[in-house]
Amino acid sequence: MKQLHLNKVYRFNGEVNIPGSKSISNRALLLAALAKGTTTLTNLLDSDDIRHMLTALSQLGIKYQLSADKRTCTVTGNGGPFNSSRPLSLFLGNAGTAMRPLCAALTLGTGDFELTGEPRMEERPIKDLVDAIAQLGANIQYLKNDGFPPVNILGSGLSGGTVKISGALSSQFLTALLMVAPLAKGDVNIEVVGELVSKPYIDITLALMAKFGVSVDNQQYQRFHVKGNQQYIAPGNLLVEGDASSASYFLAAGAIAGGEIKVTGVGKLSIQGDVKFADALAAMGADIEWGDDFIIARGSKLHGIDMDMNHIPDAAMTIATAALFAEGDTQLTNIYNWRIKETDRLSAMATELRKVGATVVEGEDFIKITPPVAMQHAEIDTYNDHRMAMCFSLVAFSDAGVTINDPDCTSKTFPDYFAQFQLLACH
Ligand SMILES: O=C(O)C1=C[C@@H](OP(=O)(O)O)[C@@H](O)[C@H](O)C1
Ligand SMILES: C=C(OP(=O)(O)O)C(=O)O
Repeated sequence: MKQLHLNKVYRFNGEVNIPGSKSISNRALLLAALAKGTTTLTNLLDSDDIRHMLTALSQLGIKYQLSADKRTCTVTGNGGPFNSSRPLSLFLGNAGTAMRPLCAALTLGTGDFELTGEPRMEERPIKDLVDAIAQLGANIQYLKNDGFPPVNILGSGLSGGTVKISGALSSQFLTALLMVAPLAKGDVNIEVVGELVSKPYIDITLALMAKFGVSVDNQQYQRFHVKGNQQYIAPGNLLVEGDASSASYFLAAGAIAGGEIKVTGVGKLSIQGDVKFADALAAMGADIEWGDDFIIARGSKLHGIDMDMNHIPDAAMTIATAALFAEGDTQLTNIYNWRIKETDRLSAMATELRKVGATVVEGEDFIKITPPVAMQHAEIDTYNDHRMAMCFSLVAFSDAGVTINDPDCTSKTFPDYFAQFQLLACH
Protein backbone atom coordinates (compact mmCIF):
# COMPACT_ATOMS: atom_id res chain seq x y z
CA MET A 1 0.00 0.00 0.00
CA LYS A 2 1.21 3.47 -0.85
CA GLN A 3 1.92 5.79 2.08
CA LEU A 4 2.53 9.52 2.20
CA HIS A 5 4.74 10.88 4.98
CA LEU A 6 4.06 14.51 5.82
CA ASN A 7 6.68 16.15 8.02
CA LYS A 8 5.76 19.00 10.29
CA VAL A 9 4.52 21.99 8.30
CA TYR A 10 5.85 25.24 9.82
CA ARG A 11 4.17 27.72 7.55
CA PHE A 12 1.23 27.47 5.16
CA ASN A 13 0.70 30.51 3.01
CA GLY A 14 -0.59 31.50 -0.37
CA GLU A 15 -3.45 31.13 -2.79
CA VAL A 16 -5.15 28.08 -4.21
CA ASN A 17 -7.73 27.90 -6.97
CA ILE A 18 -10.12 25.16 -5.92
CA PRO A 19 -11.12 22.54 -8.54
CA GLY A 20 -14.75 22.43 -9.67
CA SER A 21 -17.57 21.32 -7.40
CA LYS A 22 -18.44 17.63 -7.53
CA SER A 23 -22.08 18.34 -6.67
CA ILE A 24 -22.44 20.96 -9.40
CA SER A 25 -20.42 19.04 -12.02
CA ASN A 26 -22.52 15.89 -11.83
CA ARG A 27 -25.86 17.71 -11.66
CA ALA A 28 -24.90 19.96 -14.57
CA LEU A 29 -23.71 17.04 -16.72
CA LEU A 30 -26.95 15.12 -16.20
CA LEU A 31 -29.18 18.14 -16.82
CA ALA A 32 -27.14 19.11 -19.90
CA ALA A 33 -27.58 15.57 -21.23
CA LEU A 34 -31.35 15.68 -20.70
CA ALA A 35 -31.71 19.22 -22.05
CA LYS A 36 -32.54 20.56 -25.46
CA GLY A 37 -29.51 22.33 -26.95
CA THR A 38 -25.81 22.45 -26.27
CA THR A 39 -24.15 23.27 -22.95
CA THR A 40 -20.51 24.14 -22.44
CA LEU A 41 -19.41 23.48 -18.89
CA THR A 42 -16.22 25.19 -17.76
CA ASN A 43 -14.16 24.42 -14.66
CA LEU A 44 -15.71 20.94 -14.62
CA LEU A 45 -14.16 18.73 -11.95
CA ASP A 46 -11.83 16.02 -13.27
CA SER A 47 -12.14 13.20 -10.74
CA ASP A 48 -13.46 9.63 -10.36
CA ASP A 49 -17.04 10.65 -9.53
CA ILE A 50 -17.31 12.83 -12.62
CA ARG A 51 -15.63 10.23 -14.84
CA HIS A 52 -18.29 7.71 -13.81
CA MET A 53 -21.06 10.13 -14.79
CA LEU A 54 -19.37 10.93 -18.11
CA THR A 55 -18.84 7.26 -18.96
CA ALA A 56 -22.45 6.44 -18.12
CA LEU A 57 -23.74 9.30 -20.29
CA SER A 58 -21.56 8.14 -23.15
CA GLN A 59 -22.95 4.60 -22.86
CA LEU A 60 -26.42 6.16 -22.98
CA GLY A 61 -25.54 7.66 -26.36
CA ILE A 62 -24.89 11.23 -25.22
CA LYS A 63 -22.29 13.06 -27.30
CA TYR A 64 -19.86 15.41 -25.62
CA GLN A 65 -16.44 16.90 -26.26
CA LEU A 66 -14.03 16.99 -23.37
CA SER A 67 -10.98 19.29 -23.54
CA ALA A 68 -7.49 17.83 -23.10
CA ASP A 69 -7.40 18.94 -19.45
CA LYS A 70 -10.93 17.49 -18.98
CA ARG A 71 -12.14 20.73 -17.43
CA THR A 72 -14.25 21.99 -20.32
CA CYS A 73 -17.03 19.83 -21.66
CA THR A 74 -19.51 20.61 -24.42
CA VAL A 75 -22.56 18.39 -24.13
CA THR A 76 -25.07 17.92 -26.94
CA GLY A 77 -28.36 17.53 -25.11
CA ASN A 78 -30.72 14.67 -25.87
CA GLY A 79 -33.77 16.93 -25.67
CA GLY A 80 -35.48 14.55 -23.25
CA PRO A 81 -35.16 11.15 -21.55
CA PHE A 82 -32.58 8.50 -22.46
CA ASN A 83 -33.81 5.49 -24.44
CA SER A 84 -31.91 2.35 -25.26
CA SER A 85 -32.98 -0.54 -27.49
CA ARG A 86 -30.41 -2.89 -25.94
CA PRO A 87 -29.75 -3.67 -22.26
CA LEU A 88 -27.06 -1.48 -20.69
CA SER A 89 -24.98 -1.94 -17.55
CA LEU A 90 -23.54 1.24 -16.03
CA PHE A 91 -20.77 1.11 -13.40
CA LEU A 92 -20.88 4.16 -11.12
CA GLY A 93 -18.03 3.49 -8.68
CA ASN A 94 -18.90 5.01 -5.31
CA ALA A 95 -20.43 8.20 -6.69
CA GLY A 96 -23.66 8.97 -4.85
CA THR A 97 -24.21 11.96 -7.16
CA ALA A 98 -24.21 9.58 -10.13
CA MET A 99 -26.04 6.58 -8.64
CA ARG A 100 -29.03 8.34 -7.11
CA PRO A 101 -29.86 10.84 -9.91
CA LEU A 102 -29.25 8.30 -12.71
CA CYS A 103 -31.42 5.72 -10.96
CA ALA A 104 -34.28 8.21 -11.17
CA ALA A 105 -33.42 9.57 -14.64
CA LEU A 106 -33.37 6.14 -16.30
CA THR A 107 -37.00 5.50 -15.35
CA LEU A 108 -38.02 8.40 -17.62
CA GLY A 109 -37.25 6.81 -20.99
CA THR A 110 -37.46 3.26 -22.31
CA GLY A 111 -34.83 0.60 -21.79
CA ASP A 112 -33.40 -2.11 -19.56
CA PHE A 113 -30.66 -0.62 -17.38
CA GLU A 114 -28.44 -2.09 -14.67
CA LEU A 115 -26.66 0.25 -12.24
CA THR A 116 -23.68 -1.17 -10.36
CA GLY A 117 -20.87 0.20 -8.23
CA GLU A 118 -17.93 -0.52 -5.95
CA PRO A 119 -18.46 -2.87 -2.98
CA ARG A 120 -19.13 0.11 -0.67
CA MET A 121 -21.84 1.36 -3.03
CA GLU A 122 -23.65 -1.92 -2.38
CA GLU A 123 -23.87 -0.90 1.30
CA ARG A 124 -25.19 2.60 0.65
CA PRO A 125 -29.01 2.77 0.79
CA ILE A 126 -31.23 3.68 -2.14
CA LYS A 127 -34.59 2.34 -0.91
CA ASP A 128 -36.13 5.70 -0.01
CA LEU A 129 -35.58 6.86 -3.60
CA VAL A 130 -36.83 3.62 -5.16
CA ASP A 131 -39.96 3.68 -2.98
CA ALA A 132 -40.61 7.29 -3.98
CA ILE A 133 -40.31 6.90 -7.77
CA ALA A 134 -42.27 3.65 -7.64
CA GLN A 135 -45.23 5.86 -6.68
CA LEU A 136 -44.92 7.42 -10.17
CA GLY A 137 -44.85 4.00 -11.85
CA ALA A 138 -41.10 3.20 -11.88
CA ASN A 139 -40.12 -0.48 -12.14
CA ILE A 140 -36.87 -1.03 -10.19
CA GLN A 141 -35.59 -4.36 -8.85
CA TYR A 142 -32.73 -4.97 -6.41
CA LEU A 143 -30.17 -7.36 -7.87
CA LYS A 144 -28.44 -8.32 -4.60
CA ASN A 145 -29.70 -6.92 -1.29
CA ASP A 146 -33.09 -5.32 -0.80
CA GLY A 147 -32.77 -1.56 -0.57
CA PHE A 148 -29.24 -1.33 -2.00
CA PRO A 149 -27.50 -1.19 -5.40
CA PRO A 150 -27.02 -2.88 -7.79
CA VAL A 151 -30.44 -2.25 -9.28
CA ASN A 152 -32.20 -3.08 -12.49
CA ILE A 153 -34.45 -0.46 -14.03
CA LEU A 154 -37.08 -1.16 -16.67
CA GLY A 155 -37.75 2.33 -17.98
CA SER A 156 -41.14 3.18 -19.40
CA GLY A 157 -41.73 6.79 -18.29
CA LEU A 158 -43.07 8.34 -15.11
CA SER A 159 -46.61 9.54 -14.47
CA GLY A 160 -47.44 12.62 -12.46
CA GLY A 161 -48.97 12.45 -9.02
CA THR A 162 -48.27 12.89 -5.36
CA VAL A 163 -45.12 11.29 -3.98
CA LYS A 164 -44.05 10.85 -0.39
CA ILE A 165 -40.30 10.66 0.13
CA SER A 166 -38.12 10.26 3.18
CA GLY A 167 -35.15 12.59 3.41
CA ALA A 168 -33.94 11.20 6.74
CA LEU A 169 -30.87 9.38 5.41
CA SER A 170 -29.80 11.41 2.38
CA SER A 171 -30.87 14.53 0.52
CA GLN A 172 -29.68 12.90 -2.71
CA PHE A 173 -32.98 10.98 -2.94
CA LEU A 174 -35.00 14.18 -3.01
CA THR A 175 -32.47 15.75 -5.39
CA ALA A 176 -32.92 12.82 -7.78
CA LEU A 177 -36.71 13.02 -7.60
CA LEU A 178 -36.71 16.79 -8.13
CA MET A 179 -34.47 16.53 -11.20
CA VAL A 180 -36.73 13.99 -12.96
CA ALA A 181 -40.08 15.48 -11.92
CA PRO A 182 -40.30 18.07 -14.75
CA LEU A 183 -39.96 15.25 -17.29
CA ALA A 184 -42.81 13.19 -15.80
CA LYS A 185 -46.04 13.06 -17.82
CA GLY A 186 -48.02 15.09 -15.28
CA ASP A 187 -47.43 17.48 -12.40
CA VAL A 188 -45.56 16.04 -9.42
CA ASN A 189 -46.34 16.99 -5.83
CA ILE A 190 -43.59 15.93 -3.46
CA GLU A 191 -44.15 15.56 0.26
CA VAL A 192 -41.09 15.12 2.43
CA VAL A 193 -41.86 12.75 5.28
CA GLY A 194 -40.00 13.43 8.53
CA GLU A 195 -36.70 15.25 8.79
CA LEU A 196 -34.73 16.28 5.68
CA VAL A 197 -30.97 15.98 6.16
CA SER A 198 -28.24 17.90 4.32
CA LYS A 199 -30.82 20.51 3.27
CA PRO A 200 -28.46 22.97 1.51
CA TYR A 201 -27.79 20.38 -1.21
CA ILE A 202 -31.43 20.83 -2.27
CA ASP A 203 -30.61 24.49 -2.92
CA ILE A 204 -27.82 23.40 -5.29
CA THR A 205 -30.32 21.16 -7.10
CA LEU A 206 -32.94 23.90 -7.42
CA ALA A 207 -30.33 26.44 -8.54
CA LEU A 208 -29.06 24.11 -11.28
CA MET A 209 -32.60 23.24 -12.44
CA ALA A 210 -33.29 26.98 -12.67
CA LYS A 211 -30.21 27.43 -14.88
CA PHE A 212 -31.76 24.84 -17.20
CA GLY A 213 -35.05 26.76 -17.28
CA VAL A 214 -37.15 24.90 -14.72
CA SER A 215 -38.53 26.49 -11.59
CA VAL A 216 -39.91 24.59 -8.63
CA ASP A 217 -42.41 25.73 -6.03
CA ASN A 218 -40.57 25.00 -2.77
CA GLN A 219 -42.81 25.15 0.30
CA GLN A 220 -40.32 25.27 3.16
CA TYR A 221 -38.57 22.05 2.03
CA GLN A 222 -41.65 20.10 3.17
CA ARG A 223 -43.59 20.14 -0.09
CA PHE A 224 -42.48 20.81 -3.64
CA HIS A 225 -44.71 21.33 -6.65
CA VAL A 226 -43.16 20.63 -10.05
CA LYS A 227 -45.03 21.11 -13.31
CA GLY A 228 -44.82 17.98 -15.47
CA ASN A 229 -44.23 17.51 -19.18
CA GLN A 230 -41.52 20.15 -19.37
CA GLN A 231 -38.15 20.23 -21.10
CA TYR A 232 -34.81 21.35 -19.75
CA ILE A 233 -33.29 24.06 -21.94
CA ALA A 234 -29.50 24.23 -22.29
CA PRO A 235 -28.14 27.47 -20.80
CA GLY A 236 -25.31 27.75 -23.36
CA ASN A 237 -22.41 28.26 -21.00
CA LEU A 238 -22.18 27.24 -17.38
CA LEU A 239 -19.24 27.90 -15.08
CA VAL A 240 -18.82 25.30 -12.35
CA GLU A 241 -17.88 26.92 -9.01
CA GLY A 242 -14.91 25.67 -7.05
CA ASP A 243 -15.80 22.87 -4.64
CA ALA A 244 -16.62 24.32 -1.22
CA SER A 245 -15.96 21.00 0.57
CA SER A 246 -12.50 20.81 -1.06
CA ALA A 247 -11.87 24.39 0.05
CA SER A 248 -12.40 23.40 3.68
CA TYR A 249 -9.00 21.67 4.04
CA PHE A 250 -7.06 24.75 2.90
CA LEU A 251 -9.14 27.15 4.99
CA ALA A 252 -8.63 25.01 8.08
CA ALA A 253 -4.90 24.80 7.31
CA GLY A 254 -4.72 28.60 7.05
CA ALA A 255 -6.50 28.97 10.38
CA ILE A 256 -4.27 26.43 12.14
CA ALA A 257 -0.91 27.38 10.68
CA GLY A 258 -0.96 31.04 11.51
CA GLY A 259 -0.34 32.30 7.97
CA GLU A 260 -2.87 33.41 5.39
CA ILE A 261 -4.62 31.21 2.83
CA LYS A 262 -6.81 32.52 0.06
CA VAL A 263 -9.04 30.04 -1.75
CA THR A 264 -10.46 31.25 -5.04
CA GLY A 265 -13.34 29.96 -7.12
CA VAL A 266 -15.78 29.87 -4.24
CA GLY A 267 -17.03 32.72 -2.02
CA LYS A 268 -20.05 34.51 -0.67
CA LEU A 269 -22.00 34.23 -3.97
CA SER A 270 -21.66 30.44 -3.94
CA ILE A 271 -24.72 28.19 -4.23
CA GLN A 272 -22.98 25.51 -2.12
CA GLY A 273 -23.99 25.08 1.49
CA ASP A 274 -20.48 23.96 2.42
CA VAL A 275 -19.23 27.56 2.25
CA LYS A 276 -20.80 27.74 5.73
CA PHE A 277 -17.75 25.76 6.82
CA ALA A 278 -15.99 29.12 6.99
CA ASP A 279 -18.58 30.28 9.56
CA ALA A 280 -17.90 27.18 11.67
CA LEU A 281 -14.17 27.92 11.48
CA ALA A 282 -14.88 31.55 12.45
CA ALA A 283 -16.90 30.26 15.44
CA MET A 284 -13.69 28.46 16.49
CA GLY A 285 -11.89 31.79 16.45
CA ALA A 286 -10.43 31.87 12.92
CA ASP A 287 -10.13 35.16 11.11
CA ILE A 288 -12.21 34.80 7.92
CA GLU A 289 -12.63 37.28 5.09
CA TRP A 290 -15.27 36.82 2.40
CA GLY A 291 -15.16 37.95 -1.22
CA ASP A 292 -17.69 37.21 -3.97
CA ASP A 293 -15.58 34.34 -5.24
CA PHE A 294 -12.85 33.93 -2.68
CA ILE A 295 -12.44 33.20 1.03
CA ILE A 296 -9.39 34.04 3.13
CA ALA A 297 -8.52 32.30 6.39
CA ARG A 298 -5.89 33.77 8.68
CA GLY A 299 -4.45 31.99 11.64
CA SER A 300 -5.51 32.71 15.17
CA LYS A 301 -5.99 30.88 18.41
CA LEU A 302 -8.72 28.30 17.96
CA HIS A 303 -11.15 27.06 20.60
CA GLY A 304 -13.56 24.15 20.61
CA ILE A 305 -17.21 24.45 19.53
CA ASP A 306 -20.44 22.54 20.03
CA MET A 307 -22.35 22.69 16.77
CA ASP A 308 -25.11 20.96 14.81
CA MET A 309 -23.40 19.96 11.55
CA ASN A 310 -26.35 18.51 9.64
CA HIS A 311 -26.17 21.33 7.07
CA ILE A 312 -22.49 20.68 6.19
CA PRO A 313 -21.90 16.93 6.66
CA ASP A 314 -18.86 16.74 4.35
CA ALA A 315 -16.96 19.81 5.52
CA ALA A 316 -17.78 18.93 9.14
CA MET A 317 -15.12 16.22 8.94
CA THR A 318 -12.55 18.99 8.53
CA ILE A 319 -13.76 20.58 11.78
CA ALA A 320 -13.18 17.22 13.50
CA THR A 321 -9.46 17.29 12.67
CA ALA A 322 -9.14 21.07 13.12
CA ALA A 323 -10.46 20.37 16.65
CA LEU A 324 -7.08 18.74 17.42
CA PHE A 325 -5.56 22.24 17.35
CA ALA A 326 -8.26 23.97 19.39
CA GLU A 327 -8.36 24.69 23.08
CA GLY A 328 -11.09 22.69 24.79
CA ASP A 329 -13.56 20.11 23.51
CA THR A 330 -15.36 20.12 20.20
CA GLN A 331 -18.70 18.38 19.76
CA LEU A 332 -20.25 17.84 16.33
CA THR A 333 -23.90 16.77 16.46
CA ASN A 334 -26.71 15.54 14.18
CA ILE A 335 -24.35 13.72 11.82
CA TYR A 336 -25.86 10.21 11.80
CA ASN A 337 -25.51 9.94 8.05
CA TRP A 338 -21.69 10.05 8.28
CA ARG A 339 -22.22 6.32 8.87
CA ILE A 340 -23.59 5.62 5.39
CA LYS A 341 -21.15 7.56 3.24
CA GLU A 342 -17.80 6.38 1.77
CA THR A 343 -17.21 4.49 5.00
CA ASP A 344 -18.76 4.63 8.47
CA ARG A 345 -17.19 8.03 9.03
CA LEU A 346 -18.17 8.31 12.69
CA SER A 347 -16.39 5.12 13.54
CA ALA A 348 -13.42 5.79 11.21
CA MET A 349 -12.99 9.32 12.52
CA ALA A 350 -13.08 8.19 16.16
CA THR A 351 -10.54 5.42 15.52
CA GLU A 352 -8.05 7.63 13.69
CA LEU A 353 -8.37 10.63 16.03
CA ARG A 354 -7.57 8.30 18.94
CA LYS A 355 -4.41 7.16 17.12
CA VAL A 356 -2.98 10.70 17.29
CA GLY A 357 -3.81 10.89 21.00
CA ALA A 358 -7.24 12.55 21.14
CA THR A 359 -9.90 11.42 23.60
CA VAL A 360 -13.05 10.72 21.61
CA VAL A 361 -16.65 9.92 22.46
CA GLU A 362 -18.41 8.34 19.48
CA GLY A 363 -22.18 8.60 19.74
CA GLU A 364 -24.77 7.21 17.37
CA ASP A 365 -25.08 10.62 15.69
CA PHE A 366 -22.38 12.78 17.27
CA ILE A 367 -18.68 12.90 18.02
CA LYS A 368 -16.91 14.66 20.88
CA ILE A 369 -13.21 15.33 20.60
CA THR A 370 -10.83 16.31 23.38
CA PRO A 371 -7.48 17.26 21.86
CA PRO A 372 -4.32 15.63 23.23
CA VAL A 373 -1.70 17.65 25.10
CA ALA A 374 0.84 16.57 22.47
CA MET A 375 -0.02 14.77 19.26
CA GLN A 376 1.56 11.42 18.46
CA HIS A 377 2.79 10.33 15.08
CA ALA A 378 0.35 7.87 13.50
CA GLU A 379 -0.24 5.98 10.28
CA ILE A 380 -3.75 7.10 9.38
CA ASP A 381 -5.98 4.57 7.69
CA THR A 382 -8.24 6.21 5.13
CA TYR A 383 -10.90 3.51 4.47
CA ASN A 384 -11.06 4.35 0.74
CA ASP A 385 -12.57 7.66 1.85
CA HIS A 386 -11.12 10.74 0.15
CA ARG A 387 -12.20 12.98 3.02
CA MET A 388 -10.45 10.87 5.66
CA ALA A 389 -7.21 11.33 3.70
CA MET A 390 -7.68 15.05 3.15
CA CYS A 391 -8.82 16.08 6.61
CA PHE A 392 -6.03 14.11 8.33
CA SER A 393 -3.45 16.05 6.29
CA LEU A 394 -4.04 18.77 8.91
CA VAL A 395 -2.20 16.65 11.48
CA ALA A 396 0.96 17.68 9.58
CA PHE A 397 0.73 20.97 11.49
CA SER A 398 1.60 19.14 14.72
CA ASP A 399 5.22 18.46 15.76
CA ALA A 400 4.57 14.76 15.16
CA GLY A 401 3.80 15.02 11.44
CA VAL A 402 1.61 12.32 9.98
CA THR A 403 1.57 9.35 7.61
CA ILE A 404 -1.44 8.95 5.34
CA ASN A 405 -2.17 5.43 4.10
CA ASP A 406 -3.48 5.12 0.53
CA PRO A 407 -3.39 8.88 -0.20
CA ASP A 408 -4.56 8.27 -3.78
CA CYS A 409 -8.11 7.69 -2.55
CA THR A 410 -8.54 11.48 -2.92
CA SER A 411 -9.12 10.73 -6.62
CA LYS A 412 -12.86 10.53 -5.87
CA THR A 413 -13.12 14.32 -5.75
CA PHE A 414 -9.61 15.87 -5.68
CA PRO A 415 -6.92 13.81 -7.46
CA ASP A 416 -4.03 16.27 -6.91
CA TYR A 417 -4.98 17.32 -3.38
CA PHE A 418 -1.63 16.41 -1.82
CA ALA A 419 0.36 18.09 -4.61
CA GLN A 420 -1.62 21.29 -4.00
CA PHE A 421 -1.15 20.96 -0.24
CA GLN A 422 2.62 20.56 -0.59
CA LEU A 423 2.85 23.63 -2.85
CA LEU A 424 1.64 25.83 0.03
CA ALA A 425 3.50 24.07 2.84
CA CYS A 426 6.91 25.00 4.26
CA HIS A 427 8.43 22.04 6.11
O1 LIG B 1 -26.25 16.14 -3.35
C1 LIG B 1 -25.02 16.17 -3.23
O2 LIG B 1 -24.28 16.63 -4.12
C2 LIG B 1 -24.42 15.66 -1.98
C3 LIG B 1 -25.20 15.53 -0.85
C4 LIG B 1 -24.65 15.09 0.45
O3 LIG B 1 -25.09 13.78 0.70
P1 LIG B 1 -26.33 13.41 1.67
O4 LIG B 1 -27.52 14.16 1.23
O5 LIG B 1 -26.44 11.94 1.48
O6 LIG B 1 -25.90 13.81 3.06
C5 LIG B 1 -23.12 15.13 0.48
O7 LIG B 1 -22.64 14.41 1.58
C6 LIG B 1 -22.54 14.55 -0.79
O8 LIG B 1 -21.13 14.58 -0.78
C7 LIG B 1 -22.98 15.34 -1.99
C1 LIG C 1 -20.61 11.66 0.71
C2 LIG C 1 -19.84 11.96 -0.33
O1 LIG C 1 -20.00 11.49 -1.59
P1 LIG C 1 -21.25 10.96 -2.42
O2 LIG C 1 -21.53 12.01 -3.46
O3 LIG C 1 -20.78 9.67 -3.04
O4 LIG C 1 -22.42 10.77 -1.49
C3 LIG C 1 -18.67 12.85 -0.15
O5 LIG C 1 -18.11 13.29 -1.18
O6 LIG C 1 -18.27 13.14 0.98
